[in-house]
Amino acid sequence: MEIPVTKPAKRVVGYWFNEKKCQKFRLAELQAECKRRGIELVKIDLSRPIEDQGPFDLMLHKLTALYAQALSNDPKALLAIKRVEKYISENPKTFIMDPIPGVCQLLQRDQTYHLLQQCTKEDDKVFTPTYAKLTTTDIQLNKKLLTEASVTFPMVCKPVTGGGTKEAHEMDVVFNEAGIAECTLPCIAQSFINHGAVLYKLFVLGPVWFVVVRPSLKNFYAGVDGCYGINKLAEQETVHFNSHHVSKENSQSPLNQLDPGDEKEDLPKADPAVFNRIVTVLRDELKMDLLGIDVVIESRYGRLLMLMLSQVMIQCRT
Ligand SMILES: Nc1ncnc2c1ncn2[C@@H]1O[C@H](COP(=O)(O)OP(=O)(O)OP(=O)(O)O)[C@@H](O)[C@H]1O
Ligand SMILES: O=P(O)(O)O[C@H]1[C@H](OP(=O)(O)O)[C@@H](OP(=O)(O)O)[C@@H](O)[C@@H](O)[C@@H]1OP(=O)(O)O
Repeated sequence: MEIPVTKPAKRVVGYWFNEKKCQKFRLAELQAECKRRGIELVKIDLSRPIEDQGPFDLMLHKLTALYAQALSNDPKALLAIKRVEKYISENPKTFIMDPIPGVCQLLQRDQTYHLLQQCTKEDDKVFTPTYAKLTTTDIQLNKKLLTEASVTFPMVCKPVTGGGTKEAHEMDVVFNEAGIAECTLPCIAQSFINHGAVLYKLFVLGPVWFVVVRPSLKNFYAGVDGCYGINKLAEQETVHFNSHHVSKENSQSPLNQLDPGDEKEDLPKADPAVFNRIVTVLRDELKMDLLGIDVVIESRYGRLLMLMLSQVMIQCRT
């Protein structure tokens, strides 16, 4: 008697990410590869009920932009998110990649930095820069908040919403309290850490992670105006930048070129064991599998500092 061969059940993955990502991932090819492996990839249409499009074994998403729009009460985004959350609550067997609470937590920089501080407080090698949330241009109040949080000049002022829009990546290096007036408020002011313009990006994909080295902001010194010599701290002008113009793979900007005096500096080496510790702790804390972690090594002291953490979707092809 012939024993029937039972084919593994087909798996259905519902996905949603923005058009830019769809193009970057070359979806037609990805779809064909998934099909070969018995996986059907279905793009979720957020303009109609999701239960009519499933059921899904796994829901893969990058909804950061929609959550960011929902924070500004965009009705379309609010409705789309309601549909996603309804589907998730009614389908507890669907594996959600990644869980929404972690994604929302990473959308708010103050929550992200709080988490990073908690996760690093027992570690003598890993830190996160001190930060404070600023909401007004009141110089005295800001002075107080910055002192209480031990934030030092120069500092980087970043929008509170940490992703999902172009504006989320518009930032300022600020050298004095008056400079805060030029920032979009509310913002998170974070002490600037000189790191020789080298950024380590840890990309996490479940249990696997890898690191890429990226350009980053040059060193800044409070009270020193680049290579033009010393001037008064109060006169130093705020530097505006978009993080995607300085820290992408091919970013070329005067802001990521070290000044002559900093070029010869020997940068401390990165320790993979410490990177591994960072990845393990953060994955465990956030219960997330798709993470991007921005790390720098402080020029003078060799301390490792985590600057940012976000949901990142990367493409790995074998
Ligand atoms: N505290 C800091 N000290 C020194 N440089 C910093 C600091 N914070 C940010 N930077 C510089 O600004 C860039 C952008 O910062 P950050 O990673 O917070 O931005 P982001 O836009 O949220 O990042 P992503 O592109 O990963 O979403 C960094 O790559 C680094 O060059
Ligand atoms: O621009 P890319 O496709 O590479 O991806 C970027 C991604 O944009 P996308 O999710 O809209 O695609 C960004 O998301 P938001 O924070 O704005 O939500 C952020 O995660 C960046 O760190 C990613 O850049 P990377 O660090 O990987 O270079």
